[in-house]
Amino acid sequence: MSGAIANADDIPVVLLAGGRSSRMGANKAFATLGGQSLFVRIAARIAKTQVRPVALNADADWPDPKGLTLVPDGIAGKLGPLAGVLAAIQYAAQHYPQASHVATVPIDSPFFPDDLLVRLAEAIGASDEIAIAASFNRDHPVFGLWPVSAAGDLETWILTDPKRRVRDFLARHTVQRVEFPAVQTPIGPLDPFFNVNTPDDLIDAQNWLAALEDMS
Ligand SMILES: Nc1nc2c(ncn2[C@@H]2O[C@H](COP(=O)(O)OP(=O)(O)OP(=O)(O)O)[C@@H](O)[C@H]2O)c(=O)[nH]1
Ligand SMILES: [Mg+2]
Repeated sequence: MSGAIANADDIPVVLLAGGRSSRMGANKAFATLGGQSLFVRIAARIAKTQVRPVALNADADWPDPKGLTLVPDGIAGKLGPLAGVLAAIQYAAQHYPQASHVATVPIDSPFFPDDLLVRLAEAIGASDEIAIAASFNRDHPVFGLWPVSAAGDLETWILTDPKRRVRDFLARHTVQRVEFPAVQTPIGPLDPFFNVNTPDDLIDAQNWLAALEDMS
């Protein structure tokens, strides 16, 4: 690997589940896909393909974090995904002092690529750079590698920026965008970052899962 991260296996991974699931109407982490909750499915997918997730960013009353350390937002008010990223960075800074970066993976995207972390890590050229995933030319910043050194800037920005648009925060930093290809399936090209936001998305996810299983 040529970049600043020697080994992607050393990156702590934090699952993001601190949102409101307002479009789903119930906590989508517990929505069932192929007989598994999205939460369990995504934790298992990371463990199979890369490293084990170490922490779960979610509300403090989460019923069963399945062995992961529960890391609630440090800033109250559900101020958006970057509040979860900040919690992930602060957790990594405290518990993984050797790590320059922490990875975040949302619990609502069941088909993310096997080589996600390796490719994000390869893209990092310096310890203060951010890497985010993209597909179909769209950014998916919740799939990111975040420099621990950005904690202070991120906290100040969350507390002071009136709009808190993720792209505005990214514009303050050097960001490597890593484009991932569509997955070809019998029912068409699947966006690897397809995410489940609504009950209809869950039905679509079941169809994509069936198509992927047909191929294997
Ligand atoms: N910690 C934290 N995570 C968040 C917050 N808002 C969204 N997220 C996470 O960011 C990711 C993408 O967010 P969305 O897909 O919009 O999920 P959501 O906010 O739960 O769903 P909606 O309420 O329907 O928008 C998910 O993993 C969420 O758990 C927040 O305020 N705090
Ligand atoms: Mg989503």
